[in-house]
Amino acid sequence: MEKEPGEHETSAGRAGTPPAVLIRGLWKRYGEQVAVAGIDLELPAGRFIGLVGPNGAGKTTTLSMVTGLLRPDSGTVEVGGHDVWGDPVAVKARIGVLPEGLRLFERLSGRELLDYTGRLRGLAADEVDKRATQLLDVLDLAGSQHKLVVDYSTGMRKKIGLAAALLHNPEVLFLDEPFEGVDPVSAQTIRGVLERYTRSGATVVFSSHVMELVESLCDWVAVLAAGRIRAQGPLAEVRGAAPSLQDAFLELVGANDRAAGHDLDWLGGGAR
Ligand SMILES: Nc1ncnc2c1ncn2[C@@H]1O[C@H](COP(=O)(O)OP(=O)(O)OP(=O)(O)O)[C@@H](O)[C@H]1O
Repeated sequence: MEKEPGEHETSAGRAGTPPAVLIRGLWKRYGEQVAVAGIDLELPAGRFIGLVGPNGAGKTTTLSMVTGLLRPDSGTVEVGGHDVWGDPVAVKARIGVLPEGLRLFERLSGRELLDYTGRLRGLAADEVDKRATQLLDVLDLAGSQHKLVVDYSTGMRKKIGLAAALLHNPEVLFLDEPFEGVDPVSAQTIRGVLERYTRSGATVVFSSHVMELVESLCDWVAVLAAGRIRAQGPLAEVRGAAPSLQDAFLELVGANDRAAGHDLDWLGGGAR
Protein backbone atom coordinates (compact mmCIF):
# COMPACT_ATOMS: atom_id res chain seq x y z
CA MET A 1 0.00 0.00 0.00
CA GLU A 2 3.02 2.25 -0.31
CA LYS A 3 2.07 5.60 -1.82
CA GLU A 4 4.93 7.24 -3.63
CA PRO A 5 4.84 11.02 -3.64
CA GLY A 6 3.17 12.44 -6.73
CA GLU A 7 4.80 15.05 -8.91
CA HIS A 8 3.00 17.96 -7.22
CA GLU A 9 3.97 16.79 -3.78
CA THR A 10 6.59 18.24 -1.46
CA SER A 11 8.36 16.13 1.16
CA ALA A 12 5.84 17.52 3.69
CA GLY A 13 2.77 16.35 1.77
CA ARG A 14 0.44 17.10 -1.09
CA ALA A 15 0.90 20.68 -2.24
CA GLY A 16 -1.80 22.98 -0.85
CA THR A 17 -2.93 20.56 1.86
CA PRO A 18 -2.20 21.93 5.34
CA PRO A 19 -0.20 19.54 7.52
CA ALA A 20 -2.10 17.31 9.95
CA VAL A 21 0.42 18.17 12.67
CA LEU A 22 2.87 21.07 12.80
CA ILE A 23 5.54 21.04 15.50
CA ARG A 24 7.90 23.96 16.05
CA GLY A 25 10.83 24.14 18.47
CA LEU A 26 9.51 21.52 20.91
CA TRP A 27 11.61 20.96 24.06
CA LYS A 28 11.14 18.83 27.16
CA ARG A 29 13.57 18.23 30.03
CA TYR A 30 13.14 15.99 33.05
CA GLY A 31 15.56 17.60 35.49
CA GLU A 32 19.00 17.24 33.88
CA GLN A 33 17.71 14.78 31.28
CA VAL A 34 16.83 16.36 27.94
CA ALA A 35 14.11 14.11 26.49
CA VAL A 36 13.14 16.23 23.47
CA ALA A 37 15.65 18.76 22.14
CA GLY A 38 14.00 21.25 19.83
CA ILE A 39 11.92 19.22 17.40
CA ASP A 40 10.51 20.69 14.17
CA LEU A 41 8.14 18.37 12.32
CA GLU A 42 5.52 18.76 9.64
CA LEU A 43 3.34 15.66 9.38
CA PRO A 44 1.30 15.52 6.17
CA ALA A 45 -2.43 14.77 6.23
CA GLY A 46 -3.86 11.50 4.89
CA ARG A 47 -0.69 9.52 5.50
CA PHE A 48 0.36 6.52 7.52
CA ILE A 49 3.23 8.05 9.49
CA GLY A 50 5.82 6.17 11.52
CA LEU A 51 7.74 7.86 14.32
CA VAL A 52 10.75 5.64 14.84
CA GLY A 53 13.71 5.76 17.18
CA PRO A 54 15.74 3.67 19.62
CA ASN A 55 14.77 3.19 23.28
CA GLY A 56 14.78 6.51 25.10
CA ALA A 57 14.80 8.55 21.86
CA GLY A 58 11.88 10.69 23.03
CA LYS A 59 9.00 9.15 21.05
CA THR A 60 6.57 8.79 23.95
CA THR A 61 7.50 12.23 25.32
CA THR A 62 6.89 13.77 21.88
CA LEU A 63 3.55 12.00 21.37
CA SER A 64 2.47 12.99 24.90
CA MET A 65 3.17 16.65 24.16
CA VAL A 66 1.53 16.51 20.74
CA THR A 67 -1.66 15.03 22.17
CA GLY A 68 -1.94 17.45 25.08
CA LEU A 69 -1.03 14.95 27.81
CA LEU A 70 2.29 16.60 28.74
CA ARG A 71 3.09 20.31 28.72
CA PRO A 72 6.24 21.19 26.74
CA ASP A 73 8.96 23.42 28.24
CA SER A 74 8.82 25.42 25.02
CA GLY A 75 7.62 25.16 21.44
CA THR A 76 4.26 24.88 19.75
CA VAL A 77 2.13 22.09 18.32
CA GLU A 78 -0.81 22.56 15.95
CA VAL A 79 -3.24 19.84 14.92
CA GLY A 80 -5.38 20.72 11.90
CA GLY A 81 -4.39 24.37 12.41
CA HIS A 82 -5.44 24.46 16.11
CA ASP A 83 -2.92 25.05 18.86
CA VAL A 84 -2.79 22.05 21.23
CA TRP A 85 -2.33 24.16 24.35
CA GLY A 86 -4.15 27.32 23.21
CA ASP A 87 -7.26 25.55 21.90
CA PRO A 88 -7.27 22.12 23.59
CA VAL A 89 -10.98 21.40 23.16
CA ALA A 90 -10.83 21.87 19.38
CA VAL A 91 -7.75 19.66 19.18
CA LYS A 92 -9.09 16.90 21.41
CA ALA A 93 -12.28 16.71 19.34
CA ARG A 94 -10.15 16.05 16.25
CA ILE A 95 -7.77 13.44 17.60
CA GLY A 96 -7.85 9.88 18.87
CA VAL A 97 -5.08 8.57 21.12
CA LEU A 98 -3.88 5.12 22.06
CA PRO A 99 -1.20 5.99 24.63
CA GLU A 100 1.59 3.84 25.98
CA GLY A 101 0.61 2.05 29.22
CA LEU A 102 -3.04 2.61 28.36
CA ARG A 103 -5.24 3.06 31.41
CA LEU A 104 -8.80 1.89 30.95
CA PHE A 105 -11.87 1.73 33.17
CA GLU A 106 -11.20 -1.80 34.34
CA ARG A 107 -14.59 -2.47 35.92
CA LEU A 108 -16.52 -1.72 32.75
CA SER A 109 -17.12 -4.32 30.06
CA GLY A 110 -15.69 -3.63 26.60
CA ARG A 111 -19.14 -2.63 25.35
CA GLU A 112 -19.74 -0.34 28.35
CA LEU A 113 -16.36 1.28 27.84
CA LEU A 114 -17.26 2.15 24.24
CA ASP A 115 -20.73 3.40 25.27
CA TYR A 116 -19.18 5.63 27.90
CA THR A 117 -16.43 6.92 25.55
CA GLY A 118 -18.99 7.65 22.82
CA ARG A 119 -21.22 9.65 25.17
CA LEU A 120 -18.19 11.58 26.46
CA ARG A 121 -17.42 12.42 22.84
CA GLY A 122 -20.94 13.84 22.47
CA LEU A 123 -22.27 11.20 20.09
CA ALA A 124 -25.97 10.24 20.14
CA ALA A 125 -26.73 6.95 21.94
CA ASP A 126 -27.95 5.12 18.83
CA GLU A 127 -24.91 6.25 16.84
CA VAL A 128 -22.59 5.05 19.61
CA ASP A 129 -24.43 1.75 19.64
CA LYS A 130 -24.09 1.30 15.87
CA ARG A 131 -20.40 2.25 15.74
CA ALA A 132 -19.52 0.17 18.84
CA THR A 133 -21.20 -2.90 17.36
CA GLN A 134 -19.28 -2.50 14.09
CA LEU A 135 -15.92 -1.86 15.79
CA LEU A 136 -16.34 -4.80 18.18
CA ASP A 137 -17.20 -6.97 15.23
CA VAL A 138 -14.32 -5.85 12.97
CA LEU A 139 -11.78 -6.11 15.82
CA ASP A 140 -13.03 -9.58 16.74
CA LEU A 141 -14.14 -8.52 20.21
CA ALA A 142 -17.87 -9.16 19.80
CA GLY A 143 -17.63 -12.43 21.74
CA SER A 144 -15.88 -10.66 24.65
CA GLN A 145 -17.89 -7.45 24.67
CA HIS A 146 -19.59 -8.24 28.01
CA LYS A 147 -16.37 -9.32 29.73
CA LEU A 148 -14.84 -6.81 32.15
CA VAL A 149 -11.83 -4.96 30.74
CA VAL A 150 -9.78 -6.10 33.75
CA ASP A 151 -10.09 -9.65 32.36
CA TYR A 152 -8.94 -8.70 28.84
CA SER A 153 -5.57 -9.93 27.53
CA THR A 154 -2.86 -7.43 26.46
CA GLY A 155 -3.86 -7.66 22.81
CA MET A 156 -7.57 -7.33 23.62
CA ARG A 157 -6.79 -4.21 25.65
CA LYS A 158 -4.96 -2.70 22.67
CA LYS A 159 -7.94 -3.48 20.45
CA ILE A 160 -10.59 -2.04 22.78
CA GLY A 161 -8.33 1.01 23.28
CA LEU A 162 -8.12 1.39 19.52
CA ALA A 163 -11.90 1.06 19.18
CA ALA A 164 -12.37 3.79 21.82
CA ALA A 165 -9.85 6.02 20.02
CA LEU A 166 -11.64 5.57 16.66
CA LEU A 167 -15.25 5.85 17.85
CA HIS A 168 -15.65 9.59 17.12
CA ASN A 169 -13.94 9.24 13.72
CA PRO A 170 -10.99 11.54 14.49
CA GLU A 171 -8.99 13.38 11.82
CA VAL A 172 -5.69 12.25 13.31
CA LEU A 173 -5.02 9.07 15.26
CA PHE A 174 -1.93 8.83 17.50
CA LEU A 175 -0.80 5.35 18.50
CA ASP A 176 2.12 4.59 20.81
CA GLU A 177 3.42 1.08 20.02
CA PRO A 178 -0.02 -0.18 18.89
CA PHE A 179 1.21 -3.65 17.89
CA GLU A 180 3.09 -4.52 21.08
CA GLY A 181 1.63 -7.67 22.64
CA VAL A 182 -0.74 -8.18 19.70
CA ASP A 183 -0.82 -11.58 17.97
CA PRO A 184 -0.30 -11.76 14.17
CA VAL A 185 -3.99 -12.31 13.41
CA SER A 186 -5.08 -9.32 15.49
CA ALA A 187 -2.20 -7.26 14.05
CA GLN A 188 -3.49 -8.00 10.56
CA THR A 189 -6.99 -6.92 11.63
CA ILE A 190 -5.66 -3.68 13.11
CA ARG A 191 -3.65 -3.00 9.95
CA GLY A 192 -6.76 -3.45 7.84
CA VAL A 193 -8.75 -1.01 9.98
CA LEU A 194 -5.98 1.58 9.92
CA GLU A 195 -5.38 1.28 6.17
CA ARG A 196 -9.05 1.79 5.49
CA TYR A 197 -9.04 4.78 7.81
CA THR A 198 -6.09 6.52 6.08
CA ARG A 199 -7.56 5.80 2.64
CA SER A 200 -10.50 8.01 3.66
CA GLY A 201 -8.07 10.94 4.14
CA ALA A 202 -7.43 10.59 7.88
CA THR A 203 -3.90 10.53 9.32
CA VAL A 204 -2.28 7.87 11.49
CA VAL A 205 0.84 8.69 13.49
CA PHE A 206 2.35 5.71 15.27
CA SER A 207 5.55 5.09 17.17
CA SER A 208 7.49 1.87 16.91
CA HIS A 209 10.93 0.38 16.94
CA VAL A 210 9.93 -2.49 14.66
CA MET A 211 11.37 -1.33 11.34
CA GLU A 212 9.86 -4.10 9.20
CA LEU A 213 6.43 -3.08 10.45
CA VAL A 214 7.03 0.60 9.78
CA GLU A 215 8.41 -0.19 6.33
CA SER A 216 5.42 -2.30 5.39
CA LEU A 217 2.78 0.06 6.80
CA CYS A 218 4.01 3.62 6.56
CA ASP A 219 4.41 5.89 3.59
CA TRP A 220 6.04 8.66 5.61
CA VAL A 221 8.54 8.41 8.48
CA ALA A 222 10.31 10.58 11.03
CA VAL A 223 13.45 9.23 12.69
CA LEU A 224 14.12 10.43 16.23
CA ALA A 225 17.32 9.82 18.23
CA ALA A 226 18.46 11.43 21.48
CA GLY A 227 15.56 13.87 21.36
CA ARG A 228 16.30 15.18 17.86
CA ILE A 229 14.86 14.53 14.42
CA ARG A 230 17.48 12.79 12.26
CA ALA A 231 15.35 12.47 9.13
CA GLN A 232 11.78 13.04 8.02
CA GLY A 233 9.97 12.57 4.74
CA PRO A 234 8.41 9.98 2.44
CA LEU A 235 9.59 6.46 3.26
CA ALA A 236 11.56 6.06 0.02
CA GLU A 237 13.37 9.36 0.62
CA VAL A 238 14.39 8.45 4.19
CA ARG A 239 15.46 4.93 3.16
CA GLY A 240 17.54 6.45 0.34
CA ALA A 241 20.00 3.97 -1.19
CA ALA A 242 19.95 1.68 1.87
CA PRO A 243 18.61 -1.85 1.22
CA SER A 244 16.01 -1.50 4.00
CA LEU A 245 14.65 1.02 6.46
CA GLN A 246 16.42 -0.98 9.19
CA ASP A 247 19.82 -0.26 7.52
CA ALA A 248 18.99 3.40 6.97
CA PHE A 249 17.82 3.66 10.58
CA LEU A 250 21.00 2.09 12.01
CA GLU A 251 23.07 4.46 9.90
CA LEU A 252 21.03 7.51 10.95
CA VAL A 253 21.17 6.76 14.68
CA GLY A 254 24.84 5.67 14.50
CA ALA A 255 24.13 2.24 16.00
CA ASN A 256 26.14 0.01 13.63
CA ASP A 257 29.19 -0.31 15.90
CA ARG A 258 27.18 -0.99 19.04
CA ALA A 259 25.15 -3.63 17.18
CA ALA A 260 28.35 -5.62 16.54
CA GLY A 261 28.78 -6.21 20.29
CA HIS A 262 32.59 -5.74 20.24
CA ASP A 263 32.82 -5.29 24.01
CA LEU A 264 31.30 -8.65 24.91
CA ASP A 265 34.34 -10.77 24.03
CA TRP A 266 33.74 -12.93 27.15
CA LEU A 267 30.29 -13.96 25.96
CA GLY A 268 30.10 -17.51 24.57
CA GLY A 269 33.17 -19.46 23.39
CA GLY A 270 33.42 -21.89 26.35
CA ALA A 271 35.48 -19.97 28.99
CA ARG A 272 33.34 -19.28 32.05
N1 LIG B 1 8.82 10.89 33.69
C1 LIG B 1 10.11 10.91 33.39
N2 LIG B 1 11.02 11.31 34.29
C2 LIG B 1 12.35 11.34 33.99
N3 LIG B 1 12.84 11.01 32.78
C3 LIG B 1 11.98 10.59 31.86
C4 LIG B 1 10.57 10.52 32.09
N4 LIG B 1 9.97 10.08 30.97
C5 LIG B 1 10.94 9.89 30.06
N5 LIG B 1 12.15 10.20 30.58
C6 LIG B 1 13.46 10.14 29.88
O1 LIG B 1 13.33 10.87 28.68
C7 LIG B 1 13.99 10.19 27.60
C8 LIG B 1 12.98 9.91 26.49
O2 LIG B 1 12.05 8.93 26.95
P1 LIG B 1 10.80 8.44 26.09
O3 LIG B 1 9.98 7.54 26.96
O4 LIG B 1 10.13 9.61 25.48
O5 LIG B 1 11.54 7.62 24.94
P2 LIG B 1 10.95 6.56 23.88
O6 LIG B 1 11.57 6.92 22.57
O7 LIG B 1 9.48 6.54 23.94
O8 LIG B 1 11.57 5.22 24.43
P3 LIG B 1 11.03 3.67 24.33
O9 LIG B 1 11.11 3.29 22.88
O10 LIG B 1 12.06 2.93 25.15
O11 LIG B 1 9.66 3.63 24.91
C9 LIG B 1 14.63 8.94 28.22
O12 LIG B 1 15.97 9.25 28.51
C10 LIG B 1 13.83 8.71 29.48
O13 LIG B 1 14.63 8.11 30.48
